[in-house]
Amino acid sequence: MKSKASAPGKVILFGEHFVVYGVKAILCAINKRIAVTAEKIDERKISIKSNIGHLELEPNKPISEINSPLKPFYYLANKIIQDKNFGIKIDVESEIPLGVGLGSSSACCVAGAAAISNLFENNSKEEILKLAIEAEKTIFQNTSGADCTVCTFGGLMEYDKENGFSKIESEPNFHLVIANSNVEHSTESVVAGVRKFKKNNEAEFSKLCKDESHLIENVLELLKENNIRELGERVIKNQEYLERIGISNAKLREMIQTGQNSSFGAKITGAGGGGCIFALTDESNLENTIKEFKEKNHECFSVKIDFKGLDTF
Ligand SMILES: Nc1ncnc2c1ncn2[C@@H]1O[C@H](COP(=O)(O)OP(=O)(O)OP(=O)(O)O)[C@@H](O)[C@H]1O
Ligand SMILES: C[C@@](O)(CCO)CC(=O)[O-]
Repeated sequence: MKSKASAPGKVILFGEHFVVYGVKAILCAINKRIAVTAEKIDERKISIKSNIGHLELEPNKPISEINSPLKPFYYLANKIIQDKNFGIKIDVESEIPLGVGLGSSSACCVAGAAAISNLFENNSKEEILKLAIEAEKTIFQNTSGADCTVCTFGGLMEYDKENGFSKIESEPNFHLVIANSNVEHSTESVVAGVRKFKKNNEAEFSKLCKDESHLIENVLELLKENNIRELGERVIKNQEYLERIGISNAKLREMIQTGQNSSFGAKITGAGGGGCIFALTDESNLENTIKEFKEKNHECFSVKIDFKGLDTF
């Protein structure tokens, strides 16, 4: 018996870093997916295969002893088959580059939680989300759950620390061209750098948080109106704030400049220091924006908002 599920990756559109200090952030799911197939097998083992490796282990091993990026899948399979007399084989197929801020880990956990648990009973999206967050905690103890939430429900979402998540019902019609710097970053150390900036520049940081909050309220209105041109101006403004707090570098600035030649605006998405930027476009400037990145030899691809979220087969 087999069960299959897929889940989208995500980008942070606005508000990264400031969200750590209570400002609202806006995220969206993207139409690049991870698909997971789970199958019951007679032998009592957990076998996981993906483009990043292979893991085969007996059930009931303590999760702390597993040193593999496939650990979240082992956690999920082990939880489901605990007292049962069979094993699980898992196959992962991914369209999402790993470790550059596009939510590959959450897409894995959401699709994995659905494919594995649906082998036995059909669970609600809320139940699958709970399981996915548990699995993601095997790699990031401190996850806010924002990424798994947007990967499960799709579309656009706002999040702030005090009020949690809420879906934004608009369906704006833009394309994002994502360019990958291929520079690895540690979210933890970039966030620590911002904390240091804040400590040394309290008044300026407080003003930037106020400006970012104001910008986000404005963005929420523009999303409702599908006003992509003006959204682009807010993208450029948000990037100026990110430059101020020191999470950019020469390579990212060069990519943003390239992205801005044809698009409505470009900015870092996620922690910065490396990872990805996006350029905001519509049908009129999509092809030219891609061409600009390619001419400068930057790896890039275009995405749209994914409104479906978790899909099961
Ligand atoms: N193709 C894949 N096969 C198996 N596991 C994967 C795959 N892609 C991602 N993962 C899981 O996700 C982890 C990468 O998560 P990481 O948070 O570093 O990157 P990300 O989720 O792409 O970025 P971010 O969390 O900043 O959006 C991997 O270590 C692995 O556990
Ligand atoms: C930089 C940050 O805002 C987003 C990282 O993708 C950190 C966080 O919110 O935990």
